[in-house]
Amino acid sequence: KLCRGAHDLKAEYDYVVVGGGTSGLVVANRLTENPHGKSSSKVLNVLVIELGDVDDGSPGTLVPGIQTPQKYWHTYTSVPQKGLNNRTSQLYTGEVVGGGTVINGMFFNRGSALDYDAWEELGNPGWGWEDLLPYFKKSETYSPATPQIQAQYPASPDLRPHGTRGPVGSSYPPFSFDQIRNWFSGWASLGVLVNPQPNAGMAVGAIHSSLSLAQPNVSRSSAADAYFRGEASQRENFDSLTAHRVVQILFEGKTASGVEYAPRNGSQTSHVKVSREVIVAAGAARSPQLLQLSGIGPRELLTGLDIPLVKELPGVGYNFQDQPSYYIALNLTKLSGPIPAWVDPTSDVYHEKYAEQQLALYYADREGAYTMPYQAGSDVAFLPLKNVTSDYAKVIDHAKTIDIDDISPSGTDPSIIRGHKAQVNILLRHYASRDTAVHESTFNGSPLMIIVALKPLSRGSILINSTDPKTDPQVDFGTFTHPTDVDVLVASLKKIRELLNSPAMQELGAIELSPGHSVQSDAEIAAALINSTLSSWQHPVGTLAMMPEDLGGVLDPELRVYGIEGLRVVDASMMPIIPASHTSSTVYAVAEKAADLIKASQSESGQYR
Ligand SMILES: Cc1cc2nc3c(=O)[nH]c(=O)nc-3n(C[C@H](O)[C@H](O)[C@H](O)COP(=O)(O)OP(=O)(O)OC[C@H]3O[C@@H](n4cnc5c(N)ncnc54)[C@H](O)[C@@H]3O)c2cc1C
Repeated sequence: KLCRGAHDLKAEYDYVVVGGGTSGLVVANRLTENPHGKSSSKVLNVLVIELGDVDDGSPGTLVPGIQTPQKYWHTYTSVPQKGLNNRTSQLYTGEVVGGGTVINGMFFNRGSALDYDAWEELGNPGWGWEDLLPYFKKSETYSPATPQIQAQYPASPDLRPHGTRGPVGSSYPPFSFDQIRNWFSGWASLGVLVNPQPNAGMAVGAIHSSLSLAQPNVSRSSAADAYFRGEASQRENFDSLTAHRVVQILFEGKTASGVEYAPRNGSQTSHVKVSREVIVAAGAARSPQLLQLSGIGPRELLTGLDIPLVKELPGVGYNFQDQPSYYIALNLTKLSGPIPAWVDPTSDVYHEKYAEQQLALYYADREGAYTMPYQAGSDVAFLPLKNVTSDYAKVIDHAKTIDIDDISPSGTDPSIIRGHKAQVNILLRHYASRDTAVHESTFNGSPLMIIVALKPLSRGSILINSTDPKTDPQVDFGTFTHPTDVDVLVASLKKIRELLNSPAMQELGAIELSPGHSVQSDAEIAAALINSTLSSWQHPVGTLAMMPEDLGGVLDPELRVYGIEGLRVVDASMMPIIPASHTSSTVYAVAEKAADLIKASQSESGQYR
């Protein structure tokens, strides 16, 4: 049931899930679907505590083309980024039941097989592509594109890599802006694969992607809709407390024994006990914050803040990864038809009549421009480095000359440096492969292209500098601390220039406005990138990495925190290396697998310990 406050809760639960976002709702749902778990008699009770509210079901939470309500967004501002001339950058997260999936861009894709095999290679048996594929399938109900869309765009009807009975809707909008076809033709003319099946382990090429879009309603499919609303939230053994923040995990010795929580804007705390496990799912920014506040983390950081050390784990908050992005402004001089901004009321070119007509079309027939996510789209190119530049060997050779010791902040724990080096070794093999991407670029029909470094070699951190749980942790993306990330984006920008010069893009009269043609040499392009790149593609991961402890890892392959009983982390923090993709479908797959791991650890008697 939906609880209103401390008075509504039981004194003790079998499991307490911290964060009712994407991963937290998956795990809570799966743990409550069979009330007894493996136990023959006792009902297993689960409590989810979520900082945000249940969304209000307003059009912005459902209609893809309407902006999601700002009240569900939280903005972190980073510390000045040395690699960006000391500019700061923003990180956005969803603070609402359903988390990021209530506000995200709805792009719903997976990385390449190699991306997940790298997790296994880093010391995590059971986490390769073949192991995760059943969980990607379990989480989704995939609907192939309509014959009309298949006739115009690459969208394979092959159901084999997909699930057809899972909670999250994955499907294609029935609408696309005509100019997207020029973009596909442009890539094809450059010899880039136009890939109709990017979800079977080879996520490379120009892609028309499915979205987290529920059919037949053609509405956003969030974790709240998929795993919470309806039957699940009514279960006798599933309690949820919203608008409350977990401020600390409580321990008896080295065993998690409960959590302390408070109203979102209040300071009056209460406790709830847990008999089996505390499951942390507060997202890649707040999960490390909570562990640090609770005494798990780097010794110096915690002792400096007078936080009693429960377990020294230097990697807590390190290994932070997101994908830096750069916006190339264009003019499409020969395009007179609609662009996404025509339905965007905040845009200078908002076209009221077109927008009204398209909205009416959406509500009447679930057709038209509002079936496309607000300011996003469903078309991207994922390119291996060999497709981006014939100079790929030079980029890799330069990367090999960079000593991770030299680019790590002074005082970085040696285990974290070892982990970073192990990752770079794997990633440079990926850079030389045609089977996984390093470059993403997007085109949604607007006079804009975004280039993204999908597999950055830089690493950042998320660390508290206050013991007040309401104070945001310090977000340091570490953007461009590894120079290879700049090299990759320089090559990416030059590749986009080739695309813009293709006959198909010239049919649209494509002209680059910024950085513009005065910016030509690699050094000039790098300077432009450093001046305007954003640190985030809103895919924060890695801050509580599943890796061996001597590589700076925090979680074992069962997602248990090293040295602590009864404490797991199941969200995007666990990813050791960011996959070359958007992250939500991977988060769902990880959480589905986590639920199975938790169930498997329940003893027949129902006792965890
Ligand atoms: C603006 C934006 C656009 C994106 N676009 C895409 C996209 O197009 N495609 C894609 O695949 N991915 C996208 N993503 C990323 C994707 O949505 C995330 O990777 C995913 O939702 C993360 O899931 P999570 O479970 O790790 O964290 P979240 O979903 O963020 O869940 C964490 C939850 O914990 C709650 N919480 C935090 N701290 C506490 C606490 N102390 N106590 C209680 N509750 C707490 C939060 O309120 C939140 O609900 C986007 C994300 C954003 C923000």
